[in-house]
Amino acid sequence: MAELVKGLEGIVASNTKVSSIIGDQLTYAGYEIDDLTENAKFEEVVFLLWNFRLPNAEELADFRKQLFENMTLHPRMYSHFEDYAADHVHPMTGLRTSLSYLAHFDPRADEFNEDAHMNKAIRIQAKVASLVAAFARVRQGKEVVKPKEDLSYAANFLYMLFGEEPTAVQEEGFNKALILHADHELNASTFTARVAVSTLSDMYSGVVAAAGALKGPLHGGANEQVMKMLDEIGSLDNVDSYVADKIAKKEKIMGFGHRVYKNGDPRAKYLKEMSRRITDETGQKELFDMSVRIADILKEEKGLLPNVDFYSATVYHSMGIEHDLFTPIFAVSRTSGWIAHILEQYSDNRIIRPRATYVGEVGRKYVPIEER
Ligand SMILES: CC(=O)SCCNC(=O)CCNC(=O)[C@H](O)C(C)(C)COP(=O)(O)OP(=O)(O)OC[C@H]1O[C@@H](n2cnc3c(N)ncnc32)[C@H](O)[C@@H]1OP(=O)(O)O
Ligand SMILES: O=C([O-])CC(=O)C(=O)O
Repeated sequence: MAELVKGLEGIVASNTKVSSIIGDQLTYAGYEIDDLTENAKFEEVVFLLWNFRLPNAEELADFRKQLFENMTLHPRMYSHFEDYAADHVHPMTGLRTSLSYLAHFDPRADEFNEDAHMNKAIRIQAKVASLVAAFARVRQGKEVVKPKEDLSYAANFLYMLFGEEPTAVQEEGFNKALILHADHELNASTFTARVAVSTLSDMYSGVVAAAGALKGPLHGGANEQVMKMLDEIGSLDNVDSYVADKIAKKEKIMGFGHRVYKNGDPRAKYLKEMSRRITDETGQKELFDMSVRIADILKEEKGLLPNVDFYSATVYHSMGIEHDLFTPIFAVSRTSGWIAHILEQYSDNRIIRPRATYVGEVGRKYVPIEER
């Protein structure tokens, strides 16, 4: 049997046409992330990831219409958020449950053909934004806000969350953040999605499994932890001693390091620039200065660079988004990538079932309970 590679580092477990990391360059279906981040709308990127080509104007209009028409949730979905709120459920835990609950109201949830897959894909992508925004409002005792047809996906999310249409600058920044988080080759949550549906389980199962994997602080959960760290540090003066202490204790600093990128995450530069701008505009420049100081120390002391989760934290914070919504927002975007990989897995499936090397005891004999 093959040798164990802990964490499957460097192991190729799938072919994909969805996205690639070659060197330190990230592409979605062959388009460089820089090109898409500068020019595209998130909806175009979702279409691209699912179809391996950009939509024309008519296709995009139709795709947006379908997304809009599917954004509203079943009334029972809205009402069950009250239970989450009463129980102080973390929104990522809530999202994992409500993504699963979505399937209860989809009459085609277990239908297995290309048309049904695309129908589910659009339903899930449309509704995931509403799930996060509605939960956030219900727990604050506010009315749920229904989407508007003339708004983009990014603008609609912010509108449903805040109850006010975003400014053009806010919409543009959030659209970029959604694009930057949309897909990332065989990251842990996407791999999880592919494993789940490789049993020919339905798309909801794949997305729920993926959301569970994203929640962890070594993956998507890191963005919330970054803000927690900045809160703990408190001011620029405290950064050096805080980081030195973490390094001395060999504790991880959230938002740094990456399994694949060793020369820096190509998404981080956009988020850093957004963070610089928005913290300045909102009078929170110290948060940006603290972030830069942390990054400088970690580069110098450990050779570690920020990943996508580091500067996104201060971007979302400065937009007035509650910290425990950062990872659910990551999930809203990454749902598009999970679905793209689920569709790809279905199209050329073989159950994913690796081996394990047994390292436990051998030759043991059953002992009756009264003799133990
Ligand atoms: C969207 C995303 O998922 S991006 C990643 C988000 N996660 C985080 O930001 C959490 C912090 N980072 C990490 O835990 C890791 O860097 C991961 C999970 C991203 C990658 O993990 P791996 O590829 O297994 O790297 P690993 O943890 O083995 O790190 C290699 C070395 O760098 C150190 N290291 C890696 N990341 C960090 C960090 N953030 N802080 C301090 N040290 C670190 C490790 O301690 C290890 O040191 P050692 O060789 O002396 O033991
Ligand atoms: O690829 C990874 O391991 C983690 C990551 O950056 C992502 O999922 O965006």
